[in-house]
Amino acid sequence: MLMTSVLIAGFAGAMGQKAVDLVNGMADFQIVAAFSPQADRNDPERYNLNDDVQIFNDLAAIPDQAADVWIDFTVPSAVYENVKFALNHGMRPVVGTTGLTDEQEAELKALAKANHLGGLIAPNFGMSAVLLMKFAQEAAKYFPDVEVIEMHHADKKDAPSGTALSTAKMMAQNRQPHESNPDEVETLANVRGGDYQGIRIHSVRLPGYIAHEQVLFGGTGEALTIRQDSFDRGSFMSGVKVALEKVASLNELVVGLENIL
Ligand SMILES: NC(=O)C1=CN([C@@H]2O[C@H](COP(=O)(O)OP(=O)(O)OC[C@H]3O[C@@H](n4cnc5c(N)ncnc54)[C@H](OP(=O)(O)O)[C@@H]3O)[C@@H](O)[C@H]2O)C=CC1
Ligand SMILES: O=C(O)C1=N[C@H](C(=O)O)C[C@H](O)C1
Repeated sequence: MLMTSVLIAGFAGAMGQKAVDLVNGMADFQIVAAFSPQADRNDPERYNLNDDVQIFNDLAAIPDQAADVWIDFTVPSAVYENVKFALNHGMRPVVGTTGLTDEQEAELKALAKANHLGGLIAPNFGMSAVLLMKFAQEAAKYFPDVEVIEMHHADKKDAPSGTALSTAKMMAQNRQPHESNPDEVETLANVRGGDYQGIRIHSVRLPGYIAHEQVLFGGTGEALTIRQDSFDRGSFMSGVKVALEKVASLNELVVGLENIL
């Protein structure tokens, strides 16, 4: 059986370390390279990496086709350049990092097409979140009054979460345009949250939390609440495993785990 080689960008981070453990446990996949700007290049053991894994601190130092697959769990400010680099250097991206704009996603899709490489960008690799997004998309057909509350650990760099934004985008596809209360006044700035096409998003950041989302629909005399909880980052790894197993057969850059399941 031919081994699929993997580079993990952001390997020293919380998700990167989970990805290292996952790939180390997959018989047909091998980590050959790893990238994190501040990681100690002389201490692979500290990061559960084998001695022969090449550790990089600079994007520009990574050679052409360093691996078959580029896993990315880095930071919103770096993900676009990382994925562009991967696609320009013959690597198929599997991206969990959030923060790509619609325009950046479109550019990366075009680049993947031009370079004949498939890949996946998934704002959430957890099954509960993928199902929540699908259920919410369906419910939005019948309940146009909806708000999203996402709750995350205090170290999260971006707000709203990629999952909340993706949930809102999916609901907006099915939701009738809907006017909110024109008389509403905020007496405390931003207290009604962010506004994605009329869908309010509220971001909570607290220690003790990992990743959680509630979608609240209201109707005449009734309400529907859909909630998902990731209590452990291990919850994202079944989705990453599916992506690794399928990425070689993808002939485009797909957005959303639900589109390859
Ligand atoms: N799709 C999904 O299912 C999930 C997505 N995420 C997303 O994954 C991303 C990472 O999350 P998490 O692991 O918690 O974050 P961490 O802060 O724990 O890790 C971030 C990693 O990125 C590295 N990094 C920092 N700056 C750069 C840069 N300029 N270029 C490349 N790498 C860089 C850091 O390296 P160093 O320490 O060396 O600076 C670190 O290894 C976030 O966007 C988060 O939202 C998180 C969970 C699930
Ligand atoms: O930063 C996190 O932790 C998470 N990020 C992703 C997001 O922004 O949606 C996925 C999950 O919510 C965990």
